[in-house]
Amino acid sequence: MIPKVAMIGGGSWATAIIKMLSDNFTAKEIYWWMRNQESITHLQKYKHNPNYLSSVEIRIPEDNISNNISDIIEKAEYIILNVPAAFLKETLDGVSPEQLKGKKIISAIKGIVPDENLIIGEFLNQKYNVPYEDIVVISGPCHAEEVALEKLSYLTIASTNLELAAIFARLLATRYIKTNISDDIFGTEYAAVLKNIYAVASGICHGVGYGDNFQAVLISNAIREIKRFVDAVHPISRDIKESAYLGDLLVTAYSQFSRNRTFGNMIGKGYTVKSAQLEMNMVAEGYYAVNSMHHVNKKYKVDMPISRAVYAILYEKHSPHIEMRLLTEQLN
Ligand SMILES: NC(=O)C1=CN([C@@H]2O[C@H](COP(=O)(O)OP(=O)(O)OC[C@H]3O[C@@H](n4cnc5c(N)ncnc54)[C@H](OP(=O)(O)O)[C@@H]3O)[C@@H](O)[C@H]2O)C=CC1
Ligand SMILES: O=C(CO)COP(=O)(O)O
Repeated sequence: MIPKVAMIGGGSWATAIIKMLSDNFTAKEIYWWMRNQESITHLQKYKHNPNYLSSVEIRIPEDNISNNISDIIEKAEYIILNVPAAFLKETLDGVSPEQLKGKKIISAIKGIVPDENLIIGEFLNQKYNVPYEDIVVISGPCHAEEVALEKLSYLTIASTNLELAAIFARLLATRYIKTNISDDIFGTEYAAVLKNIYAVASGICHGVGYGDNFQAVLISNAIREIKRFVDAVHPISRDIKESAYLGDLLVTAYSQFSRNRTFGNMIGKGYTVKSAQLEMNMVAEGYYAVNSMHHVNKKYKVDMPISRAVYAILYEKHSPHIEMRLLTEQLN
């Protein structure tokens, strides 16, 4: 039977994954939900997403693109969630647990649901009764912009159900996308949430004037923070130097394409949160994640000085200059 895959979300990463699915040789039907009718009309007419990765040619039938989420979900067995975590609840507002029953749900989101303070797997399990064996997470160091350019990239597909992870990994692999699988769904998700916070920190440091030398120290400390946290939340044997953890942190902290680093850089240069957000057409997950992690970590009490500094700057309006100077005393 031909697999039927639905994409929920219309941003850069959704567009990049649509391209991967289309370039992958396995025959499949692809459906696409996005909220904006103007974008849909443009896509149907011109075969390009007008606002994100607009160079990518979209080769799916126009009738398969819609802003009716229930229709799109009904048509597919694999549902990829790909809106920023902050908007997941409102995106799924009209969708009932019944509608997701029996479907395989794939999260391409690297974020945590605000207010609930749940990573996506937990959110789907607790609020939509999706069993963990039907949940998959897409992670790994990969920017949508480089997918558009067909630059070689590696993805990690994580699930407690390794058979399902392998099936989905095969649907995404292309000439320029290599996939591997992992059963560390919790560690993979939390590491992806945290790396966004450290990318914001990296941008702030750059914005206030620190150089590459200090950034290297910052990121060395950041990976230790990630390890301390994921080991506390889900203590299994894992190598934090694998691409899904360290690789993802490095690409987001150093790349010109990083949304979170760009956002942090503006904060370091003195922009307010609002003005930095308005300046960007894209969403920096780290802004929301640091608030949620501040609450989640009240339970685990892991020592996380970098995350604490970013929280103080973004949510307690502390000066980036002073907060970063204080942080320099705590790193090694
Ligand atoms: N970009 C990348 O390279 C990667 C991204 N990811 C993850 O993918 C997820 C999606 O991010 P990405 O594709 O980059 O997003 P983008 O920053 O490219 O686009 C923003 C998306 O958010 C939507 N959006 C903005 N405001 C709202 C709102 N108020 N309500 C509902 N939707 C809104 C936009 O919809 P609209 O256009 O209609 O405004 C658009 O689809 C994130 O979790 C991100 O961490 C993971 C790996 C790589
Ligand atoms: O997760 C990503 C790359 O792996 C995208 O996030 P950034 O754009 O902030 O780097």
